Order: sequence, then C-alpha cells, then structure tokens
Amino acid sequence: MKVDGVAYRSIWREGEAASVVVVDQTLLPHRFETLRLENVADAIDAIKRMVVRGAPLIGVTGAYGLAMALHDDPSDDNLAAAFAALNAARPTAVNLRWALEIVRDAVAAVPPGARAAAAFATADRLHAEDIATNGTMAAHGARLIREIWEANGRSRPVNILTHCNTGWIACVDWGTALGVVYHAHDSGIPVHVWVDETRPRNQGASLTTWELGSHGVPHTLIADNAGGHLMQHGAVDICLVGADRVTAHGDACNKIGTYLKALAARDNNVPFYVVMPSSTIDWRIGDGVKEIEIEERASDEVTHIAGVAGDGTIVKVRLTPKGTRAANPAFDVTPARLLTGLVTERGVAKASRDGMLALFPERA
Ligand SMILES: CSC[C@@H](O)[C@@H](O)C(=O)COP(=O)(O)O
Repeated sequence: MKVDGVAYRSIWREGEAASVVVVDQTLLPHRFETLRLENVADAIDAIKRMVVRGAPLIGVTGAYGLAMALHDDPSDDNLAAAFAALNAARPTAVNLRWALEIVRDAVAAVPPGARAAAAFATADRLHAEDIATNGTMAAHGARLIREIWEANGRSRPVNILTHCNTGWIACVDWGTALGVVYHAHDSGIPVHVWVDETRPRNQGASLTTWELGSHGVPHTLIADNAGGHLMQHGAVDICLVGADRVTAHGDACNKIGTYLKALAARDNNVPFYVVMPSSTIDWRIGDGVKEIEIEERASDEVTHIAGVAGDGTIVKVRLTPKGTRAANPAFDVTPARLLTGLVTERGVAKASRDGMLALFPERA
C-alpha cells in the first residue's frame, strides 16, 4: 500500500541481503520510519516490542529471523535454539509457529552450508504468498459487503465495525479484515468504518485510522465501549475482525475486546465475521477458551498511554495513581457459536468443524 504516494510493504528484503527492513509500528501514526533487522536477536526484539505486529506479519518476520540465525550459524543446535527463542517471542498468534515450522522443515535435510539460502528462499515464498492470500481473501469478503449494499438498494454506505488493526501493516500487504474493506472501497462500494480504539495499545486509534486515512476510506474512531450502543441503533451493518488463532472447531482468538463485540453483535442480529488466512488455523486444538495461551503483556500498557506532544515528540504519560496494579491480557476467545462465518482464502466457512473441513477437506 502507498504512504505519501510511495508503495510499501510492512517488511521486505533488499535483493539478496541477509537482513530485512520493516516499518516501525511503535512510531505510527506520528512518524513513518523504517528499521533494519540484521539478526535473529533484532527479529525477536521487533516482535516482542511490537515494532512488527499482527499475526501474519509476526509469522513472516519469524521466518526471516530463522533465516538470519542460520546465516550466522547453520548448525542443528542453532536451528533449534533460534526456533525456540523466536517461537516464544509472542505466544498467541499461531502464524509464528506455522512459519517457523515451514522454514525448519525446508532446511532440515539441507547441508549446513546451504541452509541460510534455503531458509531465505522459503521466507521469501511466505512473504509472496501472504500478499496473494490476502488479496484472494479480500475478494471473498468484499462479496459480503456488496450483498449488504445491494440489499439496501445501494442507498447508503455499508457501515462496518472493526477492532484492532488488521490492515497491510499487520500482514505483508493488504490485510485481513481491512483487506476486505480496501477491496470493497476500491471496487466502488461506499463503505464507512467504525474503528474501535482498541485499548490498551490503541492499534485502532493509532494504526487503523492512519491506514484508512491514507487510503481515503471514510471512518470514525470510537471508544471501545461504544460499539454495543451503535449496534442497538442500527448503525452497524457488519462486524469484521481478524484473528491470531482459530481452532479446528472455529473458536477465534483475537485482540482483547473482540468477544464483547461478538456478544453485542449477536444480541442485535449484526453479522460478525472473522477474516483470516488458513495459516491462522491451529488444527491441533478444538476448545479455544481452554487451550489457547493468552499473552499477558506489561501492565504499563494499561496504566500509561503514548501520544505526541505539542513539540512533536512522542511521549508516554501515566493515567493512574502511581503504583496502580493493572492486568493486561492481550487477547480473548470468541466461541464459534457467536460467529456468522470465517472468511479465508478458500472462501467463507461456517465457524464449525464441519464448516472448516468443507473448505479444507485435506485436514479431515
Ligand atoms: C492481522 S489481523 C489478526 C490479528 O493479528 C489482529 O487482529 C490482532 O489482534 C493484532 O494484535 P497485536 O497485539 O497488535 O499483534
């Protein structure tokens, strides 16, 4: 996607370099800067500090991180150590493990001297596939938006509510739920997006507004607690969110607060879709509430808030009395029964084991 007229991806490799460049998301929307990740330690740090974030992007960054580790030391021991360290950087998005396993499997039988090249080639493939997958998924999801527009006699924009940031900077390009929005908007369907601020880190307020504004998509920022009220008053036609892990039964783990939106949507008969590539499906588990590890992040993400001061510097200020204890579970699980469907690169599935297997029969 474009930033000030220049086409960017959230992560890229320059030629055959043994490093990658990423957009530093900790500075957005106040400053657009890129950062070079030179080795596996840089990749781990970028994932942990959320310089890069969003399930698909974490996966691709992990893949390049493993390639950089093998560039420095291609031994079996280092492969295992780097895999474990990268995999532990953030525990909830399964795309990380998915991508690491693909790179590990691709190099396992390769002699040490050729491992780095094989790993980078595999990471490059995952990078390219992410872009293609998101484009296909967006087209499937945009059909849902078109149906609503047609059902309303094309009389008004389709109002979409979204949570967190699921756009091109959360993936390599396009995005998941926001990819659907871009596709609908670019194909001439009038849309308006209600953007949840997404406390505590405010990915909606900082990142989604920045993305939508840059692309010219009409949107309005709302406090996280406003969604239920808007749904009660008919101001939301559809909810579109992403996911960090979807179980084989269709439970969806996503940014904290997603579950409450799904409850409100159900109470108000608003369709609620999760948009995610198949790399986000964890086929090994069924019950998301019981089985998905929810990342607990630092409490100062809740007690403090970051913003830009009058002089342009990015500052972090405390909201609470000194010493206030805060809990910070970063994700929650929305049970499959609350989801209208799952939008994937193979089409729209019912959020159930049978529904998912109908699209992915090879998993039966
Ligand atoms: C890319 S869309 C799916 C999710 O990764 C997204 O909704 C989300 O929860 C991101 O969380 P984050 O903690 O910002 O990495």
